[in-house]
Amino acid sequence: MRVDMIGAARDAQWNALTFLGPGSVRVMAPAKVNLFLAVGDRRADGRHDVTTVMHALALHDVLHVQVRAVDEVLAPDELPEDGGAQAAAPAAPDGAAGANRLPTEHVIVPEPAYRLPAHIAIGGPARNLRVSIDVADKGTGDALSIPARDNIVFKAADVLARVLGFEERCAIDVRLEKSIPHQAGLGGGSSDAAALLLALAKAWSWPADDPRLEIAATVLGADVAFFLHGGCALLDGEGEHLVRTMPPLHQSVVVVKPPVGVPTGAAYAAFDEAPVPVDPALLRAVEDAPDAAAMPLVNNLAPAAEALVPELAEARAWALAQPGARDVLLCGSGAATFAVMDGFDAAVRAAAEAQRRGWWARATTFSGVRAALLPS
Ligand SMILES: C[C@@](CO)(OP(=O)(O)O)[C@H](O)COP(=O)(O)OP(=O)(O)OC[C@H]1O[C@@H](n2ccc(N)nc2=O)[C@H](O)[C@@H]1O
Ligand SMILES: Nc1ncnc2c1ncn2[C@@H]1O[C@H](COP(=O)(O)OP(=O)(O)O)[C@@H](O)[C@H]1O
Repeated sequence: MRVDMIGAARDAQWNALTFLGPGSVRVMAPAKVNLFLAVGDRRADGRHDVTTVMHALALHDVLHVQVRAVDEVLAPDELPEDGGAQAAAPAAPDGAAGANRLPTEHVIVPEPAYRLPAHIAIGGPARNLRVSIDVADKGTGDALSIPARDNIVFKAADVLARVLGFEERCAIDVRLEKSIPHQAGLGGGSSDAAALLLALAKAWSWPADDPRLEIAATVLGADVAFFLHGGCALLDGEGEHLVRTMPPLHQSVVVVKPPVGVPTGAAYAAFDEAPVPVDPALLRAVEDAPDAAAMPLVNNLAPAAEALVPELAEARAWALAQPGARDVLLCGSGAATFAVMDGFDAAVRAAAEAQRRGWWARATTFSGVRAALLPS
């Protein structure tokens, strides 16, 4: 078994007491699967309309968040040497807020080159937020190792402060416990972002149903708004517009992921090379379906993702062959695959079998949860 020495050292340093007391919250960020994903033609702006039915899973990340008012966001030795004249624009990662999404009033101005370690980033409309992110890997098989400024959790703080016009100086410390693998199509980053929005709304005393949270979610990415509602929902637009919710399903699910990833942008680009139209009659049936119980499992992005990463077809065939597997589908743009199982025991057995193959795998269930504050 591979031992994650760096992770173990970080865990040993973690002081849970930091996240107790006033200004501290714990938030859960569930994963999702798309029961139905119909990607439309490429639009003039290069993006795609999407009709989808998303369903939350019990599988989730946990964020410990502490928010403190501070006198100064930066210590004197962290100030930029040139006072910020030499601005370096932060890169927008795949899956985080892309510049094309940002309404002009929220455009992120280039950041000066602060003398900061990678786990700290500065944001907010008046560069008034100091965000520190400590990522703890909880067995995802591929630890998320990105600087804080590329983490969508930081983007969520930055965008929410801009949308609210929040200019008070604040330090936001986040311990992000990742159980959801990234580049899996499970929406982990998007869910973390929704969870952080809720944590900040609580800390800044804004109601969790303030419409500006939804605006910030939509700015951050198409999947983020879903996690504010959770459960099971039909969405359209780019997948950010909630059409209606449906009662959650109660089945067991196994989710498996070979040690590969699919960048969402690459899956969409491959789709454009060989688009797979969805039958309009099927689309209408899904739009009219009273609940998700009889929803056909469809994902027209799957052939594109499988063309990019051949292991995905192998995972699909493997999952279908597992005892108790009813139906199998690629999660969003991949690289995870889920199977609806006949009971939790069958899901556990399939997960154990997948792990023996060296894949990440979890037995879980569909769930009615959403990104939500946990009791402290
Ligand atoms: C495929 C889905 C299905 O739920 O999720 P995941 O599988 O990634 O979780 C979503 O459509 C993921 O939407 P979202 O999370 O907003 O995608 P982003 O990371 O913003 O997009 C990355 C890139 O994919 C392409 N893209 C994305 C969404 C869309 N409706 N049309 C596109 O063409 C664009 O090239 C974009 O630059
Ligand atoms: N908090 C985060 N969790 C996971 N990925 C993140 C996060 N912040 C930024 N990212 C980046 O965003 C990308 C997409 O997020 P991810 O959770 O992998 O979505 P999905 O698997 O649904 O496509 C990741 O590959 C990673 O580079």
